[in-house]
Amino acid sequence: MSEKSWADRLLGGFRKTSERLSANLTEVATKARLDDATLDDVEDALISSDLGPSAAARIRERLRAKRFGLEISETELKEAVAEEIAAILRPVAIPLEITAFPRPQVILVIGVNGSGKTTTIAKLAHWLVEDDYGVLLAAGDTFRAAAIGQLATWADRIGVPLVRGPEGGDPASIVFDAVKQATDTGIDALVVDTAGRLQNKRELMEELSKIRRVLGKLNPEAPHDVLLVLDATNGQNALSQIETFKEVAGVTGLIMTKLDGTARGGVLVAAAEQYGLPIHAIGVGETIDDLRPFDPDLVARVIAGVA
Ligand SMILES: Nc1nc2c(ncn2[C@@H]2O[C@H](COP(=O)(O)OP(=O)(O)OP(=O)(O)O)[C@@H](O)[C@H]2O)c(=O)[nH]1
Repeated sequence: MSEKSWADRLLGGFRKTSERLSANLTEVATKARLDDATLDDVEDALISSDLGPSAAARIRERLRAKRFGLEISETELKEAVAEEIAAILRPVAIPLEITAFPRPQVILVIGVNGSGKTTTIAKLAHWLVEDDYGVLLAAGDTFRAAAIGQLATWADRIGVPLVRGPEGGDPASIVFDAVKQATDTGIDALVVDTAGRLQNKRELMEELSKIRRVLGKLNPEAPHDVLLVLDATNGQNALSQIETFKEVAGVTGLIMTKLDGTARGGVLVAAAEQYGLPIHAIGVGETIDDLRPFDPDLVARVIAGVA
């Protein structure tokens, strides 16, 4: 896909988020000088656009340090906010790289049911295939037959093999078989779906620890990545999921999905500020092409309404 069409898609996807912050800042920008009252309003606008209190306070301080007492137009204010958002996003905009040696790179994908986990796995697999990597999928979410079926449909569509077991089967044994198959057939990336039963933390933790133990026996480096898929429409709840999954699963990176269906895309900035975890990709739609690494400067401008 050309950069242009991705940028367009991103703009379209973030439209609701962009409109929200932009409208909030437009309201604030009626006063010409950047004084403390205006800064308070900017901070409130950022908080009510889901950027979180910590990012909002940081952006306020940076604006104050650079522009206090100066005249500032609406566009200049939005440009300045975009620059500060970019400063928060840049350090975490880290693409997922396939570097494991020996192969395969084992990528565990975790997240609550409905977060877009299965679709994201398909999008990720498609993206890796496009980059000429050999990909194998493992249906480690054996809790629901539908999850296995859904992943199988995606695997067929993308043209990648899938290791699956019966509903209720042992995810660790599926992962074991998958690593062996990936090693024997020279696969670069093994992407593992897992069950997202956050309501039963202990069971989930046991299941993930067992998968880790089995993986560790085959390759002490595995899993190389533990990617948490988050649904941006959950707003601040997405942040508490990071907290819980960090504790349960040792998250190495995030993928934020459904940024197209929500005005709450500012939560991406809150997640970056609060957790500093790499954000490998963002999902802005339901089609297979709708997952890409993100350009922090472009995303910041889109969020602030100046792209
Ligand atoms: N608009 C939009 N929808 C998405 C995106 N990613 C996933 N979805 C949709 O979200 C719904 C849930 O996605 P799944 O991939 O089934 O989610 P899951 O987390 O695997 O959920 P379970 O299959 O219930 O475990 C589906 O209808 C997807 O098409 C996205 O980036 N944007």
